[in-house]
Amino acid sequence: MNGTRLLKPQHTSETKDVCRVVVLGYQGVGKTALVVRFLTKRFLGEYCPTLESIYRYSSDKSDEDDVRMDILDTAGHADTQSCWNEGYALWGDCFVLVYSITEEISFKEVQNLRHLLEAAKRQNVYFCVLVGNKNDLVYDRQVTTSQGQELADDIGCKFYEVSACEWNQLPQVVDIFIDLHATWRRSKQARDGRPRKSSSSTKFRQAIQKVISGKSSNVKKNDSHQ
Ligand SMILES: Nc1nc2c(ncn2[C@@H]2O[C@H](COP(=O)(O)OP(=O)(O)OP(=O)(O)O)[C@@H](O)[C@H]2O)c(=O)[nH]1
Repeated sequence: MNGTRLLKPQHTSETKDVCRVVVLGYQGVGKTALVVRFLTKRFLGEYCPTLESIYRYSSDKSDEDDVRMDILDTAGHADTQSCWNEGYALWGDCFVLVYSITEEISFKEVQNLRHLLEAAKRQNVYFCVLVGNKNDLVYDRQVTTSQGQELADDIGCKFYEVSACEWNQLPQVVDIFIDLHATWRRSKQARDGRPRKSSSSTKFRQAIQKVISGKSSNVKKNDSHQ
């Protein structure tokens, strides 16, 4: 794998409550911008092309409904075969498939990635969301909202159209990751036979508000090139 060595493909007891999220998509669609927006609330404008980085996100320890995620920001390439690695499918519990609404080729790319992911996961449980980024650039739009929604319906996943660079869309960017985590946790609790806490959705909304107001995140980057 380019750059990052995913040392723990299987969850261990120490990582079993950490949701592993892989962010995939064509080069330059804004994968890093979305991850950085979620983690730091900021949009930096220019990012070095990603090799690969894993970020650890954990909500405030005082939250009973704590949210812990390892987010792998993958390197985008111009062709699917060179950006895909089966290690992603083995490592990840959840997948964020990102395209840019201004690049049709990036939309085709998520369709290829979706098939590679399905083939690699086979019968294993996983969760994904489809994200059309850069919706601030509507005048350069090449992929319609309904095309995005149709693909998401076909995959059977949630669809978001967002802009990583628009501050007022931060709640939607946060939702991408928090909703994915909530779905993963519900499924995990069902598989583990644990009953869901009755108040968890309320607490979840409160956690999101804290994330948005910047009071609860605790982010650690594990650089892939150490
Ligand atoms: N207008 C606009 N530009 C964006 C948005 N998101 C990212 N960009 C820009 O798009 C370029 C690529 O963003 P990145 O976040 O590096 O994209 P990436 O998918 O991580 O790129 P690779 O790591 O090379 O695969 C940068 O110049 C960003 O500033 C957005 O929502 N709107």
